[in-house]
This record gives sequence, structure tokens and C-alpha cells, in this order.
Amino acid sequence: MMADLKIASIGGSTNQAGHNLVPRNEAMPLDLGWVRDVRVNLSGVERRAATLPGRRTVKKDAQAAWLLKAITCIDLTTLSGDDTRQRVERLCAKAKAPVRPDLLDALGMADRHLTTGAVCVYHRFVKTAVAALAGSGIPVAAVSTGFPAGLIPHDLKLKEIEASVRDGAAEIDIVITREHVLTGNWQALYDEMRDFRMACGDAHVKAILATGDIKTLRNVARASLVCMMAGADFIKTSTGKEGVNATLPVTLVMLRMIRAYQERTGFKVGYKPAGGISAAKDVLNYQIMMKEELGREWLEPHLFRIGASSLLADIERQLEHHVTGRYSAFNRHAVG
Ligand SMILES: O=C[C@H](O)COP(=O)(O)O
Repeated sequence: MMADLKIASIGGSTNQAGHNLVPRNEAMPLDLGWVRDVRVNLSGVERRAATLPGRRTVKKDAQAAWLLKAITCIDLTTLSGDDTRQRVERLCAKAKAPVRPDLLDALGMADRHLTTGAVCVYHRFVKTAVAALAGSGIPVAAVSTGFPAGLIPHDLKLKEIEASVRDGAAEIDIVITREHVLTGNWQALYDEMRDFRMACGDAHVKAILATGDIKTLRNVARASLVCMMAGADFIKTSTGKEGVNATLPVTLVMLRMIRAYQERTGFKVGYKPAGGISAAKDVLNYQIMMKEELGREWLEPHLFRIGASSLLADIERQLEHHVTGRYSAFNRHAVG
């Protein structure tokens, strides 16, 4: 049973992205020996991921606190070809007020300034989001480098990052070149990630591995390590556009690499599962795994984000159930 999150601890200053709470990952030279030595015990990973939901649960009373904490970690996302300024503005309004006031009131959260962790959009909408979120403390994250496939020329990727930073993005979600992983060209992956990190400047960079594209958990582990060696502030599973997106086995492998990297370098790297996470019960499993593998600090938005476009609606429904004992229809909790 996991129960040590209290509603009293949610919101306020811990609710902001809090990037300056931990020193940035300062990177290290590419250590090819370490990369090649990485092994993954496939059956061990699958067993541990499969049994986690049964072994660990959050007590009913504590669930509301865990779900409120999850909201503070959501990168509230819209990444559709038909996005418009109006949709992004609606999303930003939701990020600033993610839960209905009557529910917040009933939960004793009315004055806590609860917000999502960030809003995540394409470059075209960075300025719109920055303007809509002004004064809220909520950072704007821009997907970049030819998201989602990452197959545009390298110099255009750097220009896209620079343009989003100029427009006010405080976080840049880059996609790696999957071919570098599939061909074992770790030097090329390291070099591109170094360039991305440099182009970001003070903006924090999340490295999207597109784990559904890179075939094996060993590749996931090695790509995680190389991106961290090259200075990624976060490692992120997916764009949401691959055939398979965030999963618990992939999460376990990435968290173990974050732990190994911290043990070797002292730097704390964040984790962002993304794609297909739309149910409150699923997010609890990710939170439990974060806490078990990396400890309590990794439940906070400076080290944990959840990339999701529709999760918030289900969390709000669960909170309503917690308060009233009834479920309402999804359309009463529309996002965007
Ligand atoms: O990074 C975020 C993902 O693109 C969102 O995916 P989703 O629409 O499946 O929640």
C-alpha cells in the first residue's frame, strides 16, 4: 500500500515547474564502453511491470492526493494537424484551472493555485500559449526537430529549436533520429543530442526516444543513456504518434537508466511517459513505479511529467467521484 501523499502537500510553490530546484544535467563525454555494456533482463522487466499494479495500490483516501499531484505533472498537450489558436487558448485556460472550483473547494484545495505542469504545443502556437499563460508560472513546451518523425535536415532542427526558444518556450521536446539507434551509431546520437541541448540554451530539453520505433528494450536503455550523457534534462518515451507509446516495461527500463546515470554522475534526470495515457488508474501505476524506483522527489513536476491530451478529463471525473460518490459524463469535463 502506498499512501504517503497528502492533499495538504499539493499545490502552491511545489506546483510550479520548479526547474531551478535541481541543478541541470551537465552531461558527460560519450562513454561507449558503458553504452555497450548495458544489458536488459527482458523477462525480469516484464514480470516486474506486470505484477506492479497488483502488488502496490494507493489507498482510496489517498487517491485524491495522488491524482491532484499527477495534475501538477501533466504536460497538457495538443498536437493535431487541425490545431488552432482558439483551441490552444482553451487548453491554456484549462491548464490554469484544471479542476472545477466546486470540486477544489470540497477537497480543501480552493486557494492552492493548482495548475498543470506545462502546456505542450507545436512551434506555431508557442507565442499564443505564452500570451495565454502570462503570469500563471506555467511553462510552455514546444515539440521540435521535425516532430514527430524527426527527418528534416539537422540545421533546420536547430533553427526550429531556436525559433521556439525566441518565442518564449521554456521547454523543448526534441525527437531523436531513430536510425542512429537502429544502426547502433551512438556517436551520431550523442552528437545530435549535444547540438539540440546547445540550441536550447536555458530552455530545458526533453529527449523523445520514440520507444515504439526502436525495437528492443536494450535499445531503449542505450538510447536513454546516450541522451543523458549528451545533456538531456528529461527522457521521454514517445511522440504519441508511434504504433506503441508509453508502457510500464519501457518505463522501468528508462527509470533504471536514470538511476544508473545519477549514481555515476550525481545528476538527476526527469522522466516523461507520453502517448495513450488517458485513464487515472494508469497514471497511478506510473506514479507508483516512479516512487519505487527513484524515490519521492521524482513525483514532483521538476522531475516527472506526463504527456497527455485527454488524461485530465478522467482524473477530474475520479475527483468528482471522490467528492460526490457519483461519476459524471466525460463531456462535463471537456479539455480544450
Ligand atoms: O506528448 C504527448 C502526446 O502526444 C499525447 O498523447 P495522447 O494524445 O495519446 O495523450
